Amino acid sequence: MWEFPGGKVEPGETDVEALIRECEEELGVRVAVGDRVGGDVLLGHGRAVLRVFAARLLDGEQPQALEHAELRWLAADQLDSVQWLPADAPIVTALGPLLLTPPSPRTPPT
Ligand SMILES: Nc1nc2c([nH]c(=O)n2[C@H]2C[C@H](O)[C@@H](COP(=O)(O)OP(=O)(O)OP(=O)(O)O)O2)c(=O)[nH]1
Repeated sequence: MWEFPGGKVEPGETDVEALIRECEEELGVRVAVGDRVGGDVLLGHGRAVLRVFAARLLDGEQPQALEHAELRWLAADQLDSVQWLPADAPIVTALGPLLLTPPSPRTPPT
């Protein structure tokens, strides 16, 4: 089964801080976190919530499968080529159109 990189938010962490930490631990990369992808997905009979965010690799970073058996990049037309964890289905649906949309220019800080 396939899943998005990530993991559980630890006490005192925000969602975004947890995602940055998990990307370092699992993939050995630093990321800038962007917008949410899809909505909240209830997991495990409502005891947890899955939240997915878009993220951008910081310059020159290359993901490595440090904690997983395999790592794969998927283009929009390849999203159905792997078997996702069941909870990921609505996220995968929301991700397809996003991957086909060119990234908007980054707004410089004011
Ligand atoms: N990371 C991730 N977890 C997912 C996805 N879909 C899904 O149902 N899950 C579930 C599986 C797990 O029950 C839970 C996340 O657990 P995890 O094992 O990734 O978290 P973690 O790294 O903090 O692990 P641990 O310290 O508890 O071992 O969410 C997904 O796309 N990515």
